[in-house]
Amino acid sequence: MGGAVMEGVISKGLLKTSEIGIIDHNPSIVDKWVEKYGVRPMKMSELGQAERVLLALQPRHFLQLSDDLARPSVGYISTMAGISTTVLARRLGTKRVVRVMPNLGATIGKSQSAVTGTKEASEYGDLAFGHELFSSVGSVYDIPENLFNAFTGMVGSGPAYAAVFAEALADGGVRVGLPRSQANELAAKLLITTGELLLQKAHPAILKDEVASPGGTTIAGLEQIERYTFRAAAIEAVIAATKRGTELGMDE
Ligand SMILES: NC(=O)C1=CN([C@@H]2O[C@H](COP(=O)(O)OP(=O)(O)OC[C@H]3O[C@@H](n4cnc5c(N)ncnc54)[C@H](O)[C@@H]3O)[C@@H](O)[C@H]2O)C=CC1
Ligand SMILES: O=C(O)[C@@H]1CCC=N1
Repeated sequence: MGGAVMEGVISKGLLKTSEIGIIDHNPSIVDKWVEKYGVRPMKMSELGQAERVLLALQPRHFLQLSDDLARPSVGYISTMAGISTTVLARRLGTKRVVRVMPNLGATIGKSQSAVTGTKEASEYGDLAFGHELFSSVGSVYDIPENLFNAFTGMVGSGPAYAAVFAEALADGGVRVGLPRSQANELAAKLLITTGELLLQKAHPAILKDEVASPGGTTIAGLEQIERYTFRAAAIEAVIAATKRGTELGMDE
């Protein structure tokens, strides 16, 4: 996620490559970005030189490492699932904290990202900068913090649910005789087309009704979708992921 945001920022000209430093404990990741963009590899001891730090490590690693990351003069922007601004501020020793929840769309400039921050983050320009950072990789939504885990459970994790649906559709296609390579491509393309159509409709049910001819093929398929409780599975997936976000953010 950190690499995706860096690429967005560079491609949109928000920062010069000379203004960006990176830290990753995996040297091959550092080498990759240094080679590709000429950004500066940094040490943890140099963190205090930064004006702002994007934290894109796993929540459990953050909870182990936060003492090493804390610098009172720095503004922090976190993409970590579950970690609230309260926990960020306490662990990092500053109230200049912004919480963001992007999704994998960031890697192609099409993320839907939730953003929130503290009063201090707003005063110091960190919140505005967070907006700019994530606008460089897609759309930004101001979401109150009490809905962040919900946003994460639906939108942050959502591409994985859609991918499972695409895979299942393709499996269905193969089951009725389509070649695998075509079935996979068709599943992806029909999700894109359906997404574009859905943005023009007031409600998804309108699109569903337009496709389903009386006594036709679609209603026969939809009957099975209802029989196998597809909707309940999708709802329960979002609930479970939201709950998991809360668990990831538990700090003592
Ligand atoms: N993958 C996704 O679709 C999304 C991820 N996120 C959040 O973004 C964060 C990053 O996610 P990913 O990029 O998928 O994870 P990732 O595991 O690919 O990247 C984390 C990076 O942190 C580095 N790292 C781990 N321990 C470190 C340490 N001690 N010092 C320095 N670097 C260290 C790893 O080498 C790795 O490059 C997570 O907190 C996740 O909750 C948020 C939204 C979507
Ligand atoms: O699975 C995760 O925990 C992260 C957060 C949202 C998407 N990936």
